Amino acid sequence: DKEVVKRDDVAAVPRRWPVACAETTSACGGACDRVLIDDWLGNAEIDGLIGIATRGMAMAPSSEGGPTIFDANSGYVMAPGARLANVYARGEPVFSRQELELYRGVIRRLKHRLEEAFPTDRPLVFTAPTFVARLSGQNASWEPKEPHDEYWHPHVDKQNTHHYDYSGLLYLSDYDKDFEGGLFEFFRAGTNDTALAIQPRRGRLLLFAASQENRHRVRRVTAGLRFALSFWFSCDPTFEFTDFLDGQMHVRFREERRAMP
Ligand SMILES: O=C(O)CCC(=O)C(=O)O
Ligand SMILES: [Fe+2]
Repeated sequence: DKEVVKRDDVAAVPRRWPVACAETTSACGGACDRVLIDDWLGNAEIDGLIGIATRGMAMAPSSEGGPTIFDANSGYVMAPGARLANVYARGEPVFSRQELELYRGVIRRLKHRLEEAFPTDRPLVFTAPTFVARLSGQNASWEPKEPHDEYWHPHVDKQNTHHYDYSGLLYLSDYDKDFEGGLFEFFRAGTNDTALAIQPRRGRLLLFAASQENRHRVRRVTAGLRFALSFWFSCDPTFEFTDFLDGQMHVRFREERRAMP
């Protein structure tokens, strides 16, 4: 039978679902469990992150609906029906020092929290991309035109991106309040039966091994807006992502573009 963690089912201590690693999974020598932590981030910081994402996304507006992804570090905004845009292309800073400090601070604390939940043999590095995803159900007639836009299919994070070892999701919106649909589900190994479903809640943090044990999906959002911060860790140091967020991203973007053939 499946277990459902409801939006308002808040636990004072982290919840942990043990999952045995498959023989072929390394998980950096750590566990393949699922961990859920409530009230990990407060309202002011959540609003700050949504503000950063919303401003970035507004620089590549799409009238269509569906998923919009914004990576504050690289500046890229991806949305169906919109050209790939970069918020730093104007050559001007987009975020204030306080905003960058907020984002950077959250990212650093996320790493510490994951390391605490998943002790590993090899050190973990933060890896790219990391982004805020906004799933919109506001345009009911929107249908995906590219496979990439169909965000609700079951998947294994590590199968899409090989160097991912751990996955994390920080929910910034409330299920059945800010949006409808958008339930997160883990499947029972080798089946399409849901083992564990999680209703997103503001400040709720979900951490799990990125490998096959944790095949999952998010259900289609049918109304409102659903925001989540997504991030991944690797124990392959060659994929380390140095989080710049130093206020000079627009300068680097310009220099990189100039260097292009
Ligand atoms: O937003 C979610 O709940 C899940 C997103 C996801 O599975 C992913 O980005 O790989
Ligand atoms: Fe995923």
